[in-house]
Amino acid sequence: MGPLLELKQITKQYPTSFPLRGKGKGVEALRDVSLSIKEGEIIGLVGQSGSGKSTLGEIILQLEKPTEGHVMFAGKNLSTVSKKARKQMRRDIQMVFQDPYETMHPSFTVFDTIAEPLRIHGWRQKEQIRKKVYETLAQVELSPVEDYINRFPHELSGGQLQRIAIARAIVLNPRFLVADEPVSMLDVSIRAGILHLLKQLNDTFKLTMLYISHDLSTVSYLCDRLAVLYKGEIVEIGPTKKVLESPQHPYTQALLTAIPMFPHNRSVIV
Ligand SMILES: Nc1ncnc2c1ncn2[C@@H]1O[C@H](COP(=O)(O)OP(=O)(O)OP(=O)(O)O)[C@@H](O)[C@H]1O
Repeated sequence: MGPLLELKQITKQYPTSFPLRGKGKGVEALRDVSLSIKEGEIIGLVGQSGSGKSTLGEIILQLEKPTEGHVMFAGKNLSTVSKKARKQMRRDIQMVFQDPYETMHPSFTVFDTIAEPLRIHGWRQKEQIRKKVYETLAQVELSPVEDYINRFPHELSGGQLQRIAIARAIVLNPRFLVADEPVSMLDVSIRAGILHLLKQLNDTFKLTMLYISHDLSTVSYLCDRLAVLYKGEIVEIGPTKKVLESPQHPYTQALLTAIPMFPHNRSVIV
């Protein structure tokens, strides 16, 4: 079986509003990035601020178009598929962001938030929607469900909100999840619970993930493989343990030494 998702020689340039002497070609956020992700795999993407991590996630989610190259999902080219197939892919590839509060509608209850994707994708029967929302809330381990279902975002903690965001992302049974710094805004004490949940979803549903982070300790807990992005290019990729224990590229080595607590304190963080 081929890979579930493949990035093929992706380059992304953003236009700049101030081209230097009229010759500027913009910001090159990604250059010639190729990456292949197997079904069921969790791949970590690390790199410093501005290295292109979010851009890569946005291209997978079809929020941004690559300037060159293309994305293959389940054997189909995202840029040339039919409208119908693209809609299916939007269902199959979901996302979780850093700040759950920002992505929630403030006047939506938990129920409305999780039911919204179902309604958008044509679910009409109230009882079916209710059943699916309750089932999904149980999957993200918010129980008893009745305690949460009618609450508004401002009545929930950061960790609870992130669980709701994950519930909203998995309610349509996607095959691929882009998680962009999903725990970095949360209190250290609740990060482990969210990471454990992501791992569990991966185990139970074979949910494939791209986990974007600058925090190597969470990556080492969660990811099977690790890709290191530096100035828009993947400079190193391999099994997480191998990359962390014997980094080959000078940038990966620098990244590791910049974290004084690693690896001794790993268990404290995750
Ligand atoms: N919409 C945009 N328009 C113009 N330039 C952009 C846009 N989005 C990102 N960039 C630029 O592209 C480069 C890569 O940004 P990106 O956000 O992908 O990096 P990142 O690794 O996710 O950073 P961070 O960790 O800070 O989120 C940066 O130089 C950034 O300024």
